[in-house]
Amino acid sequence: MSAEPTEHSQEFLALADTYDALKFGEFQLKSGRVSPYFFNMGAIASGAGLKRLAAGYAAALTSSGIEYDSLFGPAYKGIPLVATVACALADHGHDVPFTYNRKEAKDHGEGGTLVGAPLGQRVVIVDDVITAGTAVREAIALIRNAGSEVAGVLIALDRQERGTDARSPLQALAADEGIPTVAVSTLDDVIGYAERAGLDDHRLAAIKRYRDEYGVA
Ligand SMILES: O=P(O)(O)OC[C@H]1O[C@H](OP(=O)(O)OP(=O)(O)O)[C@H](O)[C@@H]1O
Ligand SMILES: O=C(O)c1cc(=O)[nH]c(=O)[nH]1
Repeated sequence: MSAEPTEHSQEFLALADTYDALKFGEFQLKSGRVSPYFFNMGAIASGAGLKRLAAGYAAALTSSGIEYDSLFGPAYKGIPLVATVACALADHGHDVPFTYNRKEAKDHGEGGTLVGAPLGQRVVIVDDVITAGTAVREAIALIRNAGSEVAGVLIALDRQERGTDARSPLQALAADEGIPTVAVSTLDDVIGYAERAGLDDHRLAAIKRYRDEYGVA
């Protein structure tokens, strides 16, 4: 049995359950890995659901103590996320500017790839899930190319998988670059939750095999 998840993690997993956002089966990931489980943030698609999700992010970010000036949400799922996390922070009296990007540059109107407020000096990246770290590395490059610094990375689900070496992308960012990272929930929490919820043994075994193959120690 895995350790009991934190309160934020339990709330996140209960929310994912309510919206059927955590799926078990066979899923091709951005990294090319084929995973026996998948978190689809896009399924949390009602005002009340997103509000609960964003409140969890905002609470986790606030309790982390990270100092920052603005938020950045990578396209696509980071877009509604960063907007609603900014709303949740405003509910607590903290009015934070936010920016997001287009995956393809717009060549008319205001043009470009960045939308929203100008990036602040210290930017927190807000995304749904991290696997091999490609999306977060791209966001870091974008922020640095614009002359800003990355103050932190805030993720709902850390899948605790290897990135470019034996460490997870979040472990590598913290160790190599001193970038603080916050994950509301982790694969360990998902496994504990699935065990408590009575997920089929063969599905649980598939997740554990996947963790043995791609997970960090
Ligand atoms: O850590 P990684 O290996 O990069 O994988 C995680 C990323 O993959 C997904 O983005 P994707 O661009 O596939 O989807 P989206 O356009 O739906 O946000 C997800 O939203 C993360 O951003
Ligand atoms: O690695 C990915 O592409 C990925 C994993 C996951 O659980 N959810 C998601 O949206 N993307």
